[in-house]
Amino acid sequence: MAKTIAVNAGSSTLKFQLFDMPSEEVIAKGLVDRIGLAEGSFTIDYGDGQHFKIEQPFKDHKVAINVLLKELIDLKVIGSFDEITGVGHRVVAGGEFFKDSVVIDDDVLAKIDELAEYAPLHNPANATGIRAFREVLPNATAVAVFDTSFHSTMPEENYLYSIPYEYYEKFGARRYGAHGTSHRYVSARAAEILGKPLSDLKVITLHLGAGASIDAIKNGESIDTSMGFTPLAGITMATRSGDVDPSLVTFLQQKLGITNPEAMIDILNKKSGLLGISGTSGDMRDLQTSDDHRAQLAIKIFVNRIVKYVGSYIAEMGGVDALVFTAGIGENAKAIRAAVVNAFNYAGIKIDDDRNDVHGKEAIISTDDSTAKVLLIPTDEELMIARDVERLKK
Ligand SMILES: Nc1ncnc2c1ncn2[C@@H]1O[C@H](COP(=O)(O)OP(=O)(O)O)[C@@H](O)[C@H]1O
Ligand SMILES: CC(=O)OP(=O)(O)O
Ligand SMILES: [Mg+2]
Repeated sequence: MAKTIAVNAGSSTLKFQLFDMPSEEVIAKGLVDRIGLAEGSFTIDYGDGQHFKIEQPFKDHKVAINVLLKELIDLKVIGSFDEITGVGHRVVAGGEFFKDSVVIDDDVLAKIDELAEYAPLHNPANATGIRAFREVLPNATAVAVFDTSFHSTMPEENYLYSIPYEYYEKFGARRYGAHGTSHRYVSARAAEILGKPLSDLKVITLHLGAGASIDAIKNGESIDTSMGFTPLAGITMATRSGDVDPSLVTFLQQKLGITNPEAMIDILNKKSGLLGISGTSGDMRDLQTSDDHRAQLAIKIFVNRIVKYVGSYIAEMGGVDALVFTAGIGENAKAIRAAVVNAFNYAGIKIDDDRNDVHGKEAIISTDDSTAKVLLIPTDEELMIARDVERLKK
């Protein structure tokens, strides 16, 4: 049996799925959660409904990967590492170099390291994963699947910033977006569910996780997206600020006596967003169950930023046929979905409260007379990654 493992290193998580390919049967799937925090956990589902969980801190992605590799053998999910012939890695930033997935060699890995400035929370973790798997699976085909690839279709008027043009030419200073593998998967599934070719639809996909982004997809192509040069831009996220006036950054640096610009970016990446506003948590579950004013304010700001992006994409595409919610918040927080959709009641887009009472499974949640369909589609970045490994394997 040829097995392929898809590894998805997020900013604070490591998700993986082990597939039998090409049947796409899931042999095992799991998650290392809260990497870098005081309390972490590792869960894996495998075999005939077997479930394993340990709770311990995971200092970094390297520790997480070592535990994952050890448990695959200890739990007898696999007999030996030789059974795994393909490894697919999510890599967030591919810059202008990688417009498609690619088999990883030393040059590719060096480029992924070099692109760390384009995704400081992610590319280093992605490279750690690649190196750790290379050690134990030296003969497997390793493939990098880039978050940015799907957005390489954006027209230049959307990916360029209004700054001196030569900064784009010299330094690659432009919008790249992220979460492309997720936007690609859920938009394709939406078209299948609606029984129409994606090329005939105007779709807005809302990937609302700890990292969150919104994508406008027209004629089957990503034409605009909320993340920017790095995944710091766009809407409010768990700990990321999303869009701010760049002058505020230098102003605050002076006020706070910060001389190292990276320390300021760190505040915008790790201490801002829902966490920064609420002062208590970046996790939507904590905010929803709190009656503290600032927790509720954080939710209002989150919804407000989403509505602004969705509205601008409707205008940009000249309408919308489908809104698709996905990722941790999009799949599980019905009140957030309702608040976003209700902002578009004026345009005849309407949510059905009974249909919206659903968690983590595919559903059409709009009313029959809604002018656009609203869907919940759980994302499956790992499946897309495994498919790309299969496509690129010799
Ligand atoms: N039942 C739930 N209700 C509201 N929010 C949830 C729920 N479950 C998960 N979330 C949110 O989803 C986030 C994680 O989303 P996920 O897509 O897994 O994140 P990542 O960006 O790390 O890949 C958590 O930070 C939490 O805010
Ligand atoms: C790009 C990004 O923000 O990824 P994640 O949501 O996995 O942190
Ligand atoms: Mg994610």
